[in-house]
Amino acid sequence: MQLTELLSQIDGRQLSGPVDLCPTLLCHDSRQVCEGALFFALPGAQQDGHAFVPAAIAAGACAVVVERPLPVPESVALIQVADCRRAMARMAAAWYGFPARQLLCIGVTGTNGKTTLTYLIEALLRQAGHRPAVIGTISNRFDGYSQPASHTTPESIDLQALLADFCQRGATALVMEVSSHALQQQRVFGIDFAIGLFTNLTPEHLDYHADMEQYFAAKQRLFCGDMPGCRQAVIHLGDAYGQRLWQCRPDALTVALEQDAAVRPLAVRQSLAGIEARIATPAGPVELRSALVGRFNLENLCCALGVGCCLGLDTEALARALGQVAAVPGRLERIENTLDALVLVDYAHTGDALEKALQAVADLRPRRILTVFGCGGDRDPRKRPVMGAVAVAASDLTVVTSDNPRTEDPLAIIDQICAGIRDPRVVRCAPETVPPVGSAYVVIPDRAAAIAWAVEQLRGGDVLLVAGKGHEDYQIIGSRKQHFDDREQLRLALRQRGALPRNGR
Ligand SMILES: CC(=O)N[C@H]1[C@@H](OP(=O)(O)OP(=O)(O)OC[C@H]2O[C@@H](n3ccc(=O)[nH]c3=O)[C@H](O)[C@@H]2O)O[C@H](CO)[C@@H](O)[C@@H]1O[C@H](C)C(=O)N[C@@H](C)C(=O)N[C@H](CCC(=O)O)C(=O)O
Ligand SMILES: Nc1ncnc2c1ncn2[C@@H]1O[C@H](COP(=O)(O)OP(=O)(O)OP(=O)(O)O)[C@@H](O)[C@H]1O
Ligand SMILES: N[C@H](CCC[C@H](N)C(=O)O)C(=O)O
Repeated sequence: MQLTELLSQIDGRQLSGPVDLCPTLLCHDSRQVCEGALFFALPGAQQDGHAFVPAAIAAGACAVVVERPLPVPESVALIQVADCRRAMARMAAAWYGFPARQLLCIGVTGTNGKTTLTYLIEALLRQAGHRPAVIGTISNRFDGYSQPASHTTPESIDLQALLADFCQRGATALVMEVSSHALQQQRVFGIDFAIGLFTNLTPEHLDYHADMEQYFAAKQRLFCGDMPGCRQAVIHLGDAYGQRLWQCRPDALTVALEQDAAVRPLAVRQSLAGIEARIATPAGPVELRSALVGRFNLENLCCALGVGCCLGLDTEALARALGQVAAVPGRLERIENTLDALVLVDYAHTGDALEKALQAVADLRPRRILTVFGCGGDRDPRKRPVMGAVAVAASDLTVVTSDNPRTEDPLAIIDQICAGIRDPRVVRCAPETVPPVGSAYVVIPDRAAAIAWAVEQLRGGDVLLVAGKGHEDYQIIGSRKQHFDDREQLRLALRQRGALPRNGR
């Protein structure tokens, strides 16, 4: 594609260099530049891409897009734009032939529930006769083809490449998780979302966003921004930010569990077997049976119904599609055992998610609740004490361990978690001296050892919740990423206890 054609997509100006160029690649990382690449100098959080322009040129870049002019050789095209990330998103879309225009695009945003909702909406899109592709935290996939995701929402160049690939394979629709980082960094700029869904907003990523207002402002861009935003909005009114969002999108289809809304439950029965509910929708009341458990999943199902109504599905089709989603990997995923205990792996890694997951567990009225969890390093430290307090408030026995410590000291993260445990009725114990009754917590920094120890404590009627890593099949310690899977560790520990069923892997 000609450089001039790419430039016609953006409000920028070429300051110097040749115009009759055909770049070979779009790229924002000097380490990936090859001969003839067009390099975007992104002002990052850690580093400034402008500093890598000389390296990009040395590696063969034929053109550079910058926010601030800088000296480059005459043979290199120098393009100045107001916002490099936005220009990159526009040019990437053009480069790949605007693949999003061939797809019915649905974007899901909010702190929790996005992944679960992409699974539910995928089923709805199928029911509506589409061939849906999915982009999100667990994987990017279409029609049996799947690749593990490195981001919840890919960087714009990767995103557009992925969409072009999906289109080529025959996708007709897309449901994608849209993270606040993506909205802030313009990764989805230019994508015309037919439907945008807002689930909820609770404290998270405050290492990246200055405060909750900034976090909300990023999320809001999907609904009332200049991106161009979504045509139809579905908003969960059950939290204060949903209410605020509704003010800027009064045309939205509303969802709520406990207040008046277009989608709301009329009657609900919850058990270990799942959720049975009669739910009011604009299409009429839906009789829903889902194997998903927990009140937060009732919320997710209602949000999905809102999207299904926007797709024009009738009540039977809505119930049939949502009833097909029996599980989402790493979200309250059950690990079979012969102890008559419920063993669950869950991706709760925020205070709100952990509280909701533990509430779902408590609603099952178990004998005791045992919780194993830690917090990720190089991520919002403010959630650590909150998760500590939430875990012990709802558990009989809590094991504080490591998540992905990344470059932080695992013991320092654990100390910050424990600082939140202030309830004098909750005692800290050594693993060998846990009292038989009352609420207690122990610290076992090694996650495999923590899981094994918790499995040792399990008795019939207990629930064990291993939270924080869900579907993840790795642990990042320092800068090393090694294989680690909570589900495998649980099965290993259960086998060692002789409590893995015969067909258990
Ligand atoms: C916090 C965050 O979102 N960081 C993203 C951001 O990095 P940054 O602004 O820090 O970039 P930087 O390191 O300062 O570098 C600036 C520029 O210099 C370039 N560079 C850098 C070094 C070099 O030698 N040469 C070079 O050209 C970089 O490629 C970049 O373009 O821009 C980079 C390029 O687009 C992203 O890869 C990077 O994602 C990092 C890896 C990340 O971990 N992001 C996570 C937190 C994230 O995005 N999470 C969200 C939300 C998940 C959720 O909802 O739970 C997600 O969507 O995944
Ligand atoms: N609607 C909800 N409200 C609160 N918590 C939820 C909700 N749905 C799921 N959760 C909890 O949050 C965890 C993550 O859920 P899910 O992966 O669906 O959300 P997500 O928004 O994709 O998260 P992430 O941004 O980290 O990928 C679940 O394991 C569950 O504990
Ligand atoms: N997308 C989230 C996932 C966190 C999961 C948790 N296991 C951790 O590593 O902190 C993040 O990158 O902040």
